[in-house]
Amino acid sequence: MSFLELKDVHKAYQLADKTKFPVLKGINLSFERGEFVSILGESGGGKTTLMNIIGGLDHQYTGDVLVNGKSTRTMSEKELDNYRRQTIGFVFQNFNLISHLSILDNVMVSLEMTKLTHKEQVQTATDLLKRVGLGEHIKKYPNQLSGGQKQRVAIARALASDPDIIIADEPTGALDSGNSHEIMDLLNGIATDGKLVICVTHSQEVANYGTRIVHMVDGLIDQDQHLKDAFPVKGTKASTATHHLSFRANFNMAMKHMRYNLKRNVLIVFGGAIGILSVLLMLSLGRGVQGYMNHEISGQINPQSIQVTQKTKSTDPNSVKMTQTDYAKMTKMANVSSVERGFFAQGAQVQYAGKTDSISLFQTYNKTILDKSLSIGHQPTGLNEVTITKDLAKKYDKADYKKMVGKKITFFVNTYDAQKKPIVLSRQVTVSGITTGQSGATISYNTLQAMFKEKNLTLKPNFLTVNVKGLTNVKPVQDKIKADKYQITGAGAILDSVNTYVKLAFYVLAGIAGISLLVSAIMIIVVLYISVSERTKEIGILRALGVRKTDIRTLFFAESFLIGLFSSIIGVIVVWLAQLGINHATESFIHYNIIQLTPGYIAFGIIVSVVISILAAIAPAGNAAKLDPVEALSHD
Ligand SMILES: Nc1ncnc2c1ncn2[C@@H]1O[C@H](COP(=O)(O)OP(=O)(O)OP(=O)(O)O)[C@@H](O)[C@H]1O
Repeated sequence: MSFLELKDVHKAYQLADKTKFPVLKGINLSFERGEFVSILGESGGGKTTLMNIIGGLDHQYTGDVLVNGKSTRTMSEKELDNYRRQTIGFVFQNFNLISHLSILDNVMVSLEMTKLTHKEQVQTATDLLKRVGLGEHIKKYPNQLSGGQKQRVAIARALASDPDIIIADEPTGALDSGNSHEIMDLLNGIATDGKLVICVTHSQEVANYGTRIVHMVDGLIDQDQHLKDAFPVKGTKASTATHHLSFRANFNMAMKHMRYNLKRNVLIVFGGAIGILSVLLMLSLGRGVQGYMNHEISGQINPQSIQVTQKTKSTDPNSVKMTQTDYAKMTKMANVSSVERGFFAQGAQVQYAGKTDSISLFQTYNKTILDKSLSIGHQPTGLNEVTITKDLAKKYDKADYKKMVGKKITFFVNTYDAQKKPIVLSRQVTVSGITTGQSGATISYNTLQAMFKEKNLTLKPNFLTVNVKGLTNVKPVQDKIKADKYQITGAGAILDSVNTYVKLAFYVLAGIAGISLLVSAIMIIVVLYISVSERTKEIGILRALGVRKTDIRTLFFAESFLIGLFSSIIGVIVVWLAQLGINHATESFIHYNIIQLTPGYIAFGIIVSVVISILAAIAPAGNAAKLDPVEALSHD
């Protein structure tokens, strides 16, 4: 049993018109380790096709290739990957080095799939590069080397996983004669070590280096000439154990590729960042504006007091009544500390020093009204007390409106008597305080009650103020009240609708920002597709080195993940800087931080960006993995 046997290998390429183009027409050959076999033949004779079959890159053929008695025909894709990694080392005419990796890293790609430790891998790669005379160049990139040097790197890479077979497809085809001799000497040295070296050439001079020349013509072997004995095999070599390219190695390679194309990738990352930063900015601004509105509104009212009234379509406050039953219901509600009766109406008049003025709206004092709303004085809690607005006070005392505090004014309320006839109630009241608001007057409930009583009328409250124990209970109590078919009025109700409108507005804006996120995702898809087509050859090289389809997919996913991650980091930094600048400005005129970037938003931004990038990579990465290694290698 020979080490490598080819049994009746036939290969025909299928052309576009479905006709078959036969290339190999029945190859039968046997090779042993220690042989340096030159495959000589005219151009187009099928030499490369045969090497691709031996190397496990092409399995669309008939016949069989046996290595150590084991058929490669029946090998699964995984076994073929392993075969290329472990048994085969390729050296190509045009070197096929990966341009964005240093020459050390080019050799390391193969070594990263061995079970050596990272330190041992670096040491082995360095030793191999020294062996081919490139010890001083390990940090260089392929474009910084001469042709002969590049081919020596390719030889070092082919030797990295210590394979049994080295396939060199016209290794000197792109070299001058001086370099050709050096390369052939190196290959000869490899055969001397007991490996099987198969070297394709159409130069008789190059072929003469071998221990044997196999001549091919028109898809058949027409001559098999033994020049000298095969080199002795040094012991029975146990192949270096290999594994697939690790996730870490894939990641490192993606990082190196990004670094190599730094300018382009920085632009891509910035493009991606625009999408994520607009979403983050909208969310943070939304939160800030909502917070500001709530802050402003809550500044005017007591958040722990809720104004409740009956649900009605009527605009006339007199048509609404809150009964004793309503009062009892509210009082019994959980977490309610007290319930106050209240009355509000449109239209009242005040008279001072002979001057009468209309008030558009008045209400009885309750705990929803904060002391903050007072410019001077105190709330109308006592009998015969009223607060009026600053504007009204200024009408009565132009020089110093504050002097109106303590002054007696006449307060008129329009209502109906028992026979539904309009009636005016009036009373002398004292101005207890002046409010900063634009309209309205506030009078104590018992004063209004007394005014009604004077005319033998009963004051029926048209709203109740429910005071809640603790801020956290406000929302549940509000919900319970709403569920009981009452409605919440006053500033508390405004707060709810403001929040709804603000949320709505920001959902719309976040939606628009989402579109820019979509544009970023499309950009990433396009960039990755371009990257796949640009890197077709690299994919072919990696596949020839035994890198699995899955690893190729992972490589593109890793790159996309990095784009997503870096984009989101830049997005977060930009929003954070914008937050600093904008908040500094808004702090000085509205005393509020209008941009509120929270850790939750940051996490959301990073996750969304990474997930979108990974989703964007699905199709391009799949395409890359699907590439046929032989076609990818012949890609220009
Ligand atoms: N993918 C393909 N589809 C169709 N025909 C192909 C394909 N690849 C190669 N061929 C044809 O198969 C024949 C053998 O090609 P191959 O590359 O194996 O020849 P070769 O002996 O290595 O030639 P050279 O010395 O010029 O490299 C050629 O006629 C070529 O046109």
